Order: sequence, then structure tokens, then C-alpha cells
Amino acid sequence: MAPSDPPSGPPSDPPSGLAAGPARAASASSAGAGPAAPGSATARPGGALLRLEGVTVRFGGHAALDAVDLEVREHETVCVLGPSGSGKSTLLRVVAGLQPVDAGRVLLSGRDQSGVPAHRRGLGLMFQDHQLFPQRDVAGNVGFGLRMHKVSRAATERRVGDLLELVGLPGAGRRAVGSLSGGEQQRVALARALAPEPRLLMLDEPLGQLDRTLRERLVVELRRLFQRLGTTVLAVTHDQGEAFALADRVVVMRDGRIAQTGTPLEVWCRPASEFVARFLGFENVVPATVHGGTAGTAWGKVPVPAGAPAGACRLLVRPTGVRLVRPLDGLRCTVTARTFRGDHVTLLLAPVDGPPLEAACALRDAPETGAEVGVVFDADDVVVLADGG
Ligand SMILES: Nc1ncnc2c1ncn2[C@@H]1O[C@H](COP(=O)(O)OP(=O)(O)OP(=O)(O)O)[C@@H](O)[C@H]1O
Repeated sequence: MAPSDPPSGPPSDPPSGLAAGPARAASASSAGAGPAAPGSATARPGGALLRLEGVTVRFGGHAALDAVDLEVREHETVCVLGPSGSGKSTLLRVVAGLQPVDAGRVLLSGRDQSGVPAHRRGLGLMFQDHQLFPQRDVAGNVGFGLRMHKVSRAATERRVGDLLELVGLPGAGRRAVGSLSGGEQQRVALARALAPEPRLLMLDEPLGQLDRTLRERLVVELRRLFQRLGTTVLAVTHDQGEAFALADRVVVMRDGRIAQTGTPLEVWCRPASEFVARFLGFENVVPATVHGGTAGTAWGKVPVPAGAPAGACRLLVRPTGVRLVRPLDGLRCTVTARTFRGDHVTLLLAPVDGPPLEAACALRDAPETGAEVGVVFDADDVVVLADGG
């Protein structure tokens, strides 16, 4: 699947919250603040800043990463998504230089990083538990990396001030980190990670510990901030909503391999396999045989998009493609459950033939539990998946 184009430039609207500070404040007054990158080569704009080639990591006999190839282009935000144990953290650790590889290589700006220690890779790291130093105040935390790189006190102070403004915490430098809310601590951790102007910012479950409302707000702010600063980001999360909202490109992992990569829209609309479809929360997947413009399934004949390849496959019908009609006009089903989803209702249907079906239905049209309905399928919401996997 074709990767997305990197964002072409900063968005024109001024971001709020996290990004409330001056544009490009992160690069102000900090020449020389960044950790020395190995070599002085910079990737050409839009080129691969990070490249993994055949990276394999084994623990005992088990491959946590199995010949992984991955590229992150300059100014791109890539989110690695996958269930627990699929290798996401191992991937980040390899890039960070915290985990040796058994095979393959990691290149940053075209340079092989074998033997380059973590602190010489020019990376910013922000972890789930954000590990702020409790004994230091906010400014002490944000300026930590700058002091490590021998940036002068005055330059550090200026830069910390700029960064706190950028993340929406102006004037918070003297506050104790213990007095901050979870969201504010997250912002401090972000400012700290951005301080040395990393060429690649790596986020591990960046919003994992925050409540849903705050996460949803912060993820929008983060995306705007990264676009505005032109930051290159590699993030891992198990939360698909977070990944889809943040990423230019998502990478779905399964058992140490990449199951699919594409823009959020591509992956959402065209999951490549049953695994990806189910991981995204789609339940209506059945074995099928495509012939002509339809697929034979346990639910009867289902129309497929034009050009679908003939033969055995797995078929996904998105809940929005399960349309309710009068009982005699379609596949007869009984409504067994209704779940309120805010702007729509999810219905669980028991068809006379075939496995249960999930349907998305407008609030005002949702039938009661126990009602008899008919179902027809929309080809636009049908996806032919590879057989198996
Ligand atoms: N240091 C280690 N020693 C042995 N096995 C490990 C080690 N680190 C990771 N693993 C194993 O490698 C696999 C991938 O782990 P990893 O932590 O990368 O997955 P993950 O996708 O980040 O999971 P989670 O979302 O739960 O953090 C798992 O099977 C894990 O048990």
C-alpha cells in the first residue's frame, strides 16, 4: 500500500492549547543544543529520516521483531499500532539504541546506527509514565537535556520559557511537578522531549494514562503541534483511535511483523486481512467465494465492489453497510442487542442463517431489541480480504 505524502507545510490556522506558543519556538535560541548526531548528513526533505531494514530481535526462540522493514519520512508522523506483545515497544527500543538487533539494520538520515549509543542518536523520547524528576521543578525537568548538552544557563532559560509557552504552560517553570495534573505533566514531558530539538521524536503510549476526554483533546493538539513544527514522529500505541487521529501513516503489527501500513483512511477503509479488520473492531467477517459481482456467504449473496478478484476470500461487511429493510425484503434477522454510541446505535442481529451481524443505525431508526428486521448489504461497505490471516 502506498504511504501517504508527508504534510506539505504548516497548517494555516493557529493551534490552540498545546500549540499556543510562538511558531517554531522549539527552534529558538538553541543552536547547538541538540545531541550530536552521528555524521552531519541530513535527509533530503520528504526523504527517509528513519529506515529499518530486515530488523530481527529474538528473545529465546521467539522473534519479537521478525525481519521488519519500515520507513519514516522527514516531517511524517507514523504510529505503530498492534495488540499487546506484537513488538511495538521492542521496535522503539531498537530505534532508540536500547535494544541490540539479531539481524538487520537501523539507519537514521541514511547512516547505519550499529554501534551508535542511544544518547548519540539525536532522538527525543517520551514514555507512557513520562518519568519526570519529582525533585526538580517544571523548568528543571524541561531544561534537563539542554544542561546535559552544556547549553548556557541564559539560553536554557529562554528555551524553556519558549517551550512551556508552546505546550500551553506559560510561566509554569517554578511549579513543582507533583502539583501538576496528569495532562499538565504530559505537556511537561513533551516539552522536555522537544527541548534538544530531536531529529526524531519517539512516543511510547504517549497519552496512555490520561482519561479519554483529555486524550482526545491532547491528540488533536499534538497533531497540530507536530505539523506546525515539522517534527518527525514515531509513536507506538495500542489505542487505534489515538493512532488514527495522530498519524499521517499507521503501521499495524502482528507477532513481530508488519500486517499493514497505510494512511489512517486507507487502513480503515481497506483493512488488508481479517486480523487487521478484527483488530480495528470489525466483527462482520465471514468466509466467502466471489463470483461475478457477488460473494456467496453464510448470509446469502453479498454484493462486492467492482473489480473484486474471483475466488475464495474472507469478506468484511462494515456495520454501516448492513442496511435495515422490512423483514421480507432481505435476510431475516432478530435484533438481540442495542448499544448507544452517541451519534448512532450499534445493533447486534441474529440472522436466520449465518453468524451474528453488527449493524450501525441512526438513533431515530433503531428498532427495539427483539424486533424482526430484514437486512441488505451495500457493496461500498464490503471489503474483500485475503483468505486466512
Ligand atoms: N526483555 C525481554 N525478554 C524476553 N522477552 C521479551 C523482552 N521484551 C519483550 N519480550 C517479548 O517480545 C514480545 C514483544 O514485546 P513488546 O513489549 O515489544 O510488545 P508490545 O507490542 O510493545 O506489547 P505491549 O503493548 O504489551 O507493551 C513479547 O512476546 C514479549 O514478551
